[in-house]
Amino acid sequence: MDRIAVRGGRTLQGTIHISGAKNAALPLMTAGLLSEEPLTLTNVPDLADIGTLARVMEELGTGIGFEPDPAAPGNHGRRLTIDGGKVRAHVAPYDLVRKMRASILVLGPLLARFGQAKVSLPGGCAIGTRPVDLHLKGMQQLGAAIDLQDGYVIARAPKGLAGARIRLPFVSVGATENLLMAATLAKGETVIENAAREPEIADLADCLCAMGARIEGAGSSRLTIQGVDALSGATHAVIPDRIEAGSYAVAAGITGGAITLEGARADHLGALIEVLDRIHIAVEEVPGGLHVRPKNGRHGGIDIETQPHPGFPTDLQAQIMALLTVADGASSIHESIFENRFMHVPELMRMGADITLKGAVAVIRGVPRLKGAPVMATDLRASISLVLAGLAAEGETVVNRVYHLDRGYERVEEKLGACGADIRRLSD
Ligand SMILES: CC(=O)N[C@H]1[C@@H](OP(=O)(O)OP(=O)(O)OC[C@H]2O[C@@H](n3ccc(=O)[nH]c3=O)[C@H](O)[C@@H]2O)O[C@H](CO)[C@@H](O)[C@@H]1O
Ligand SMILES: C=C(OP(=O)(O)O)C(=O)O
Repeated sequence: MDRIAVRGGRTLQGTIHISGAKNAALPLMTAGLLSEEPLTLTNVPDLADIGTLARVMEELGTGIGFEPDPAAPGNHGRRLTIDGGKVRAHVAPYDLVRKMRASILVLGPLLARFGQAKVSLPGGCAIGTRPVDLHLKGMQQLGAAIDLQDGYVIARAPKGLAGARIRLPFVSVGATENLLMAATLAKGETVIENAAREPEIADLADCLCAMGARIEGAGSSRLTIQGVDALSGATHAVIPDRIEAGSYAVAAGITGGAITLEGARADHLGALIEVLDRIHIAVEEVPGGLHVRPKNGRHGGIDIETQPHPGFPTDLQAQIMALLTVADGASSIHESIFENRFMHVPELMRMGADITLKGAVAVIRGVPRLKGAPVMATDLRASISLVLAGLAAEGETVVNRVYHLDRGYERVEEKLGACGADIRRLSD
């Protein structure tokens, strides 16, 4: 099992190219199931999760072709062609789905195009139980019959789906994506109220519209979809990964360095930029990206609550916590999206952080310096937070179980190393 060793204390300087967004690319891949014509995605990141979903799609009979992206700068980004014309099977098996919850996103497209799907229930993970009840209830509202059998969702709509008015009881990114995709081929009009507003949803809607879908309100909390008979092929570029960009903004902040994030978009990172500004880290728009640099003054304590977009993203909670462990004063973080997303707390405390956890709230009292230690990655964002803490710590930090990190960060040691970090991968 690979580990990452970081020796802290260096001030990072340089440029990091931001990859395509994992959380945009995954639903976009499943959108390829909606059409019998090929969908080509560009700026696809090279990540373990993309490979896992590609295997799920291949299991369904989808043609999957990766190639280098000629339009991408440097050695970044890949082109992925998804040929949904060959899809014959409708079963997403447990062995693959359990590796990645986003596999549930094949449900809507399969059901909408073929009238049937059998998808393993994804189960919980380290950050929470993560049920998919909203996805299933929404599919039922679109006319599907849903049965749960032996850990599988068995969904049927032999006469096709029918448009409906669906009000999500609370915001869910995945349920919005699954229902949006299903509604594109449902008969008549579907309205999704209280829809998630994450940039990845607008990206999915853009791609679906390029495939011939009729969607209004993308990016707002009310999506209106007029069903069409069939979708065509298209070519679509995946948006930059705002969570990767945010993670490297924290890398600059925690080391007192200055990093240009090539390709990053300020309009996707408003809540983080505001928080960084309040702790005296400037994020400025520059041609082609963002520049992060320290401002005069000292970091101060701050209170953060994770919220659906445009609020502060839960996927940046662990990273900002790492930064706050070495800020002046006391800060608090309320994790309101996932019930158990504090697995990084005991590991940060092993590095000398002063954190008190009470239910969904962590109180972080800044310490002058963290100390390197062997630590355990428990989920994707916890992993990067430990790498970030390691960049600021005295001595060496070894992050174990890096396979979590490889789900969502492309060539992390190369990107940080190019900015002067002392970081290396240890392969046993
Ligand atoms: C691949 C992907 O894009 N993953 C992101 C997506 O996950 P994902 O789409 O799984 O997250 P959701 O927005 O659906 O989850 C939000 C909350 O709703 C709950 N819930 C969700 C669906 C449901 O049917 N029932 C239910 O109770 C979840 O357990 C969680 O507590 O959005 C999360 C919230 O921004 C991010 O952290 C993940 O990185
Ligand atoms: C939680 C995440 O991903 P997933 O929903 O795929 O587990 C994440 O990207 O931080």
